[in-house]
Amino acid sequence: MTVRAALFDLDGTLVDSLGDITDAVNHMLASFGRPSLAAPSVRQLVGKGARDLVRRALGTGSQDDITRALDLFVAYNSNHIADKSALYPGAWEALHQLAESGIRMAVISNKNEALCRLVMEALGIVRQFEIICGGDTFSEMKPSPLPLLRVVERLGVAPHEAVMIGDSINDVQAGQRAGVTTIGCAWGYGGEKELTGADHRAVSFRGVTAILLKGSA
Ligand SMILES: O=C(O)COP(=O)(O)O
Repeated sequence: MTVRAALFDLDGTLVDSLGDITDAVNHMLASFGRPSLAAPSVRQLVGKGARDLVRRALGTGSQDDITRALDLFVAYNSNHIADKSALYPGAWEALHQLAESGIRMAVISNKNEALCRLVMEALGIVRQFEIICGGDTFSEMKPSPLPLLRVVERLGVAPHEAVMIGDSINDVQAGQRAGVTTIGCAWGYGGEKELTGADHRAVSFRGVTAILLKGSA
């Protein structure tokens, strides 16, 4: 089939944001008098949006605590959105190559939409995407298929003409449920086990473009 749209996950796929996310989590934990977490531990908590992240980082806490933790996390992360974050190697080139090939592009993240836009602006990739949506853009987030279905509808593309590129089980499951082909990215936060259900597996952005441009995804 011909690929008409590439739907990209953000954290762990296009952007290595773990350093800044870890700092924001530790700022929040310090405000609660809790010990800080190392990046590999925070990495396990990333995937289902900021509220889930701070709830799991706190471990215990009331709904009010979680709301306060979320506010602290988002405020800190907004002010330090790309102190340490960077595009993964080859991402920039791949986005340009895909745009030149006429493939429509969207970001579908579980990160807050405002934070997505901030980090993408800081890293100079906002303009590459027709649609940018986050975990709070629609009523449901990945692994629900809803964000993917809404995005392909807005792009005027059928689900089977789109490919979801992501590093976690949330991306793979959302793609499967939406009838969208999936590419699992081995360099991200999800780990091999989360990607076993993906239709394709890529170890670099070169691999991603090869699959997309071959037209046989
Ligand atoms: O921030 C998160 O929880 C996950 O974000 P992602 O969907 O871009 O990987």
